[in-house]
Amino acid sequence: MKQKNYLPIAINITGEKILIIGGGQSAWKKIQILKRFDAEVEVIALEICDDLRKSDVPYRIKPYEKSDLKGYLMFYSCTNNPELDQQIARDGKEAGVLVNIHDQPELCQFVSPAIYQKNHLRIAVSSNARDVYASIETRNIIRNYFESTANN
Ligand SMILES: C[C@@]1(CC(=O)O)C2=NC(=C\c3[nH]c(c(CCC(=O)O)c3CC(=O)O)Cc3[nH]c(c(CC(=O)O)c3CCC(=O)O)/C=C3\N/C(=C\2)[C@@H](CCC(=O)O)[C@]3(C)CC(=O)O)/[C@H]1CCC(=O)O
Ligand SMILES: NC(=O)c1ccc[n+]([C@@H]2O[C@H](COP(=O)([O-])OP(=O)(O)OC[C@H]3O[C@@H](n4cnc5c(N)ncnc54)[C@H](O)[C@@H]3O)[C@@H](O)[C@H]2O)c1
Repeated sequence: MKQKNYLPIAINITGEKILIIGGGQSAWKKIQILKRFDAEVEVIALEICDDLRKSDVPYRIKPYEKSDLKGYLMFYSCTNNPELDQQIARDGKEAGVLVNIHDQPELCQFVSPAIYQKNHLRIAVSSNARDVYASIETRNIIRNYFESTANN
């Protein structure tokens, strides 16, 4: 298959419904990032981690079904179950909902960059899903640059 090429774009998610499938630590980390951008995040999972239970994020305890995808702009699958993830990726494409499968770029329709945000400025670093550690390291260099006393 031809190598994937991800277009870096900025999507408004304020007030948009985003579904997270899975309620473990991977889901929790994604939710932290999405909440910074005012998305209406909802979760479905068989079990929920303590951080999520204590938060104000709405969740439903139930097994995933394809019909769960209806009405969402996009979703993140964080089930830690490769077979289920493959099914969910197929379902998402069929349903026309944008798919992100945790740590499995080969199944993703979109991937998330490492972000530095200062006021209206947003700097997003991506490696085309090839080297997430390089993205994080580059973002950290940028953050250090902006937040060093010399640049304030
Ligand atoms: C930037 C960030 C944004 C976000 O998640 O929103 C993000 N990953 C973050 C953190 C993180 N990811 C991983 C760890 C290690 C600990 C852990 O395993 O938990 C940590 C650190 C942590 O969790 O603290 C491991 C990892 N991640 C992926 C793979 C699979 C692979 O690379 O094949 C592996 C296993 C690699 C291996 O070791 O083999 C895949 C993806 N990760 C991406 C994004 C996309 C590519 C971005 C790009 O184009 O470069 C992509 C393709 C899919 C996606 O969009 O999710 C966020 C930083 C948040 C922040 O600091 O602000
Ligand atoms: N400490 C950290 O920052 C961190 C980050 C990521 C992962 N981890 C560790 O890595 C491991 C994996 O974490 P994880 O969050 O990726 O996975 P997890 O196994 O903890 O969570 C998977 C989630 O998917 C749900 N799920 C599974 N099948 C489902 C189905 N059919 N329908 C609906 N929901 C379903 C589960 O109920 C659960 O909520 C864990 O041990 C975790 O502690 C740690």
